[in-house]
Amino acid sequence: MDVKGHHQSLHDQLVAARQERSWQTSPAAVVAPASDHRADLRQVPTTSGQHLAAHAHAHGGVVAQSLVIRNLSFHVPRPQPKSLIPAFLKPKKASTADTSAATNEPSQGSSDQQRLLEAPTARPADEITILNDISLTVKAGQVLAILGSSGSGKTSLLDVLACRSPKDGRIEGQVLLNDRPMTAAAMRDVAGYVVQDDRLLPNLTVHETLMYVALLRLPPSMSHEQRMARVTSVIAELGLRSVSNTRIGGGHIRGVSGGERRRVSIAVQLLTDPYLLILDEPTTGLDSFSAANIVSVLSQLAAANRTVLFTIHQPRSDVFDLFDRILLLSKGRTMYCGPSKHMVSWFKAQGHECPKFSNPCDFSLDLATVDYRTHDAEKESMQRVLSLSKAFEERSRDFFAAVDPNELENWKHGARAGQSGELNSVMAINDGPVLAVSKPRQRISRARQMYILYLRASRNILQGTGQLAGELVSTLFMAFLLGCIFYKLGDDQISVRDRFGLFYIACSLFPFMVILDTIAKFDSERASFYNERQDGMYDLLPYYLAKVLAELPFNVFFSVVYLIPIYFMANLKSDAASFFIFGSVLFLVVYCSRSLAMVMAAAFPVFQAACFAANLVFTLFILSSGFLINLDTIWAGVSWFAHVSYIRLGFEALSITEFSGMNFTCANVSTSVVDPVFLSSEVNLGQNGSASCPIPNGKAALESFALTDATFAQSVYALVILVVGFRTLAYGFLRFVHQKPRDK
Ligand SMILES: Nc1ncnc2c1ncn2[C@@H]1O[C@H](COP(=O)(O)OP(=O)(O)OP(=O)(O)O)[C@@H](O)[C@H]1O
Repeated sequence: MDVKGHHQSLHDQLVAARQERSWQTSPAAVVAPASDHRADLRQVPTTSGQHLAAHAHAHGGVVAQSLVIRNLSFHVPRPQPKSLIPAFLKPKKASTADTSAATNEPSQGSSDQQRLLEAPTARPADEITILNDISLTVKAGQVLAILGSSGSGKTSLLDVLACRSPKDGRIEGQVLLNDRPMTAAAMRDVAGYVVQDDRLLPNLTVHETLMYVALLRLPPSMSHEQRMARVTSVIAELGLRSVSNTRIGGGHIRGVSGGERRRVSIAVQLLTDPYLLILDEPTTGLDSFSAANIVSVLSQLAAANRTVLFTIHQPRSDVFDLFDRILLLSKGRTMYCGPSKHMVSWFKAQGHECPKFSNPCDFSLDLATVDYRTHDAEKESMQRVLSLSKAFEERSRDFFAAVDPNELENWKHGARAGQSGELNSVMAINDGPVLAVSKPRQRISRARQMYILYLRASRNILQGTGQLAGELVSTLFMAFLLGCIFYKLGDDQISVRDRFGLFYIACSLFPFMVILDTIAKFDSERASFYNERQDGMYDLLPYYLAKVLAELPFNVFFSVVYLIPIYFMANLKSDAASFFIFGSVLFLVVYCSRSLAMVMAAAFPVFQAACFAANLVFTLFILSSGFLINLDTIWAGVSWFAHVSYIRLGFEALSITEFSGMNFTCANVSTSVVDPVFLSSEVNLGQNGSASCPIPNGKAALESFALTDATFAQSVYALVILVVGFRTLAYGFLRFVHQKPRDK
């Protein structure tokens, strides 16, 4: 059978199965089907599997599972236009209660529109309403598709459901699971949220990605074999067997296809066997065949007694058949909410008949879209949207009573209940009692989290062969460049200056390069880090320590790669101790730079801002290194930077390591050796120095920079303290700065 044929037969089976399942729309309790895949999981207990069994037992083997949203509204602060005139200079306006409710109100509305837009209760003037009085019911085994044009509030609804809405937003209404108020913790335990963009580590294979998630998220009571069995079964469930050992890829890395990557994102959430699977635009960016395939997979997942909610843009008409229920949104308002099979007749009853051979989704989306192209079109389409939403509010009960008595029960249970007086209290979700909808998810210990995250981070780095090769080539290039420029330094007077120049540039060149590299790497991880933290997959401290530890061997390796060509080509001291000390100091300087970059990456979650801030600080460190400008003459405003300039500290420590115990011949005396820019203003020619031989030994060279052996220990201690300080600061920023990627 060809692929299309296979898809068609799968589709037919699913549609047939969906029709068989239509009994589940009844308000009666949903009984877990005998073929429920969770039966297999009884030997492989999962959080929800355990809960399901416990819940079923408590209810005489019957599992009632429903998600009900009642009169849900979501408001955010109205963005204030920035004004150049200070507030106290502006004339005071008379305070009037602004009762506008819609997010994108028409620029000029008729009085009728204004009346329709008015909220039932006056809202603060400085708020806009993103979701307006949404109610719905969806049960286990059902697929709810949330449709709507761009900006209609689909993602906002999912974010509110998943308790990921902006903190400054205000929520009204109720979300109930099994008739009990949901809380953020309960939602984390029972739901899986697949966000719009795939946030996976690109260098891991599909199997590895799922294996590490299984190790992190599945209960500690499960054995390793049980976890691996769960991974294998999820891979099979999502049809990922053939790409199990293929890298995820992304960016410049070739990996699995877009559709497969989406399925991996779904698989990640499926590992914990959630009751409720929430997906934001799982088909976006896919061709229509792959999109249909994903919806088929979701329909299959729902058939295994899960509740599946997802948003979707323009589904194909055959895909439409796979939806059990539809919520059609426009401007945050309900255009239609109910069984998909009644949507066309609902709109027909409102005077909008779907033309023959038209895709019902396209037709209904057209009805629900506000056309902003011209003023007249906007006015007309806004009027249509508002009257359809009002019609649904007022007439849907009678409509469902006539066409589907079962649906009327759903309607009573959730939809519009607040308005019919069947619901007495409207309660904010976040104020709801903390109620154990499921047993709290057992989490593995922090030490184990750290161990697993360390393994994962190491593997992700090791398998990024392209990035490693790139870093190796650029490091070697820089090292050989410096090695060639400072090739075979002698022991005459000129070589003193060359040595100082080498130590300064060695402390600046590679450390500058690693800043951008470190920020770029963390920026590419930020989305998956943010997402996994939102999922409660691990704590921050284990993640951070694991990242630092996993990167350390590579940081050491590249410092050695940088050191060796420079050291031997420049003909620095040949004893092993000097080589080791020189290498250690150079590593500390480079590591300080990486740590500074991590501070900036954590403090500024926008790549450009982090790079700018890091470059600015690095430039100040260079200027205050004591090499380019005399520290006694530098502007006092930035001179304090010299105390924390790791370039100065590294430059001093490297100079002391190399110059200690050295003697120089008196050949090649140059006035430039005592150039005041090069040496301190009070040039000290050393104990034995003279105009004809100003730097007879290393001690004299060091004295020209006011350096002594005691300075070495101080510099090294200061470098270590800076590393610890920067790393601690970076942790603090990761903890307290919202790491949400800008475009996600
Ligand atoms: N925090 C916020 N502050 C201000 N406006 C917001 C906020 N969140 C959402 N909105 C606005 O609410 C409306 C709905 O946004 P949402 O992202 O939910 O739409 P959507 O239906 O998912 O759109 P798309 O299909 O394009 O992703 C948009 O007009 C958006 O600009």
